[in-house]
Amino acid sequence: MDKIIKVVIALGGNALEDKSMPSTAEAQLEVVKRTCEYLAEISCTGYEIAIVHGNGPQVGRLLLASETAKDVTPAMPFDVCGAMTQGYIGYHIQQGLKHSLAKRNRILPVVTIVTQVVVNKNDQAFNNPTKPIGMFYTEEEAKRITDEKGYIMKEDAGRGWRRVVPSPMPEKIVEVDTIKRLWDSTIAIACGGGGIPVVENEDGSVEGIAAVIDKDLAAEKLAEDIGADILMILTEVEKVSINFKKPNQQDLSFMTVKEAEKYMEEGHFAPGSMLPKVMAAVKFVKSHPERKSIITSLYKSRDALNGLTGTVVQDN
Ligand SMILES: Nc1ncnc2c1ncn2[C@@H]1O[C@H](COP(=O)(O)OP(=O)(O)O)[C@@H](O)[C@H]1O
Ligand SMILES: NC(=O)OP(=O)(O)O
Repeated sequence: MDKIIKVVIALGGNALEDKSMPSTAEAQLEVVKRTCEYLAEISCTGYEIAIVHGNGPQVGRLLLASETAKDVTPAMPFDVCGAMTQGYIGYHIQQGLKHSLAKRNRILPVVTIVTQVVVNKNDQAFNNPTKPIGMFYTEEEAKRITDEKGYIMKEDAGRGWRRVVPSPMPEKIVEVDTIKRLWDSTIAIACGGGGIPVVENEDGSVEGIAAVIDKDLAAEKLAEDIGADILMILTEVEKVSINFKKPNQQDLSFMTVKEAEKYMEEGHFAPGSMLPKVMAAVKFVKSHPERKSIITSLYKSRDALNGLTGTVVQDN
């Protein structure tokens, strides 16, 4: 490859967890090690990468664990649980990726940056929670949890019921200069879980707020800030579909910005799952014909970079 291509990779839930395995730290490490084989392959093909991972299941479980244990030890606030997920997921990726790179004789530092992301405290999202976190429940269980704990529960893209929390838009990455400085020499794992949501005070200080930022939208912000060429969103499906799960489902290899906007308006993408991915993909390429967004699965990531599969979004 002649020109170095900068890629920000957003890792979805299946890159960190396998539904057939227990939700333990050990199982996560095993899955992350598999994921890192794909990431190392991309890095070894000459792409410069940064990694943004999700944390929806993990932060939901940590919050629940912390709240359940509150009679024994004080519950951890929301933002602290977000920071904890960045720490332990980043730690696993560091271990896995260093090893996968070393197997390929590529010696490159891999570091996790505990990243704060500024949101607007007046963001409408605080009045309309949409971000699913934690485990899946039946409708009956969800109703009981709402009665007992006061959580807001919603159905998640035909997969079951989950707690939903506010998910404000990412406005500014506090540690962005550090990420830029590291870029040429290091693989940075940044904005994990969308970043720890913080609001800015008048004196310039920041403080945590109860929310979970969408990691695909945070990855988009990072990709813009560092001047990436490609935003690659890795999830469970190889391609984005219209009429998803209907008899006339159509998998898409390419969407222009206009087409994607039309499909969003028509409601083809589920809020809290595919919709923020398409939103992020569109935002990154809109008015930038030289940029590319790709939505595909982890397993097809290399093929998608080679133009063989995935859904590409471009403004042309
Ligand atoms: N129109 C669509 N096309 C493809 N997948 C869709 C669509 N609408 C909803 N989905 C669902 O969204 C999922 C991706 O969202 P999610 O699992 O929340 O993301 P993540 O991989 O980041 O954890 C897909 O696996 C699929 O089940
Ligand atoms: N924070 C976030 O978007 O996490 P998931 O991708 O796991 O939902």
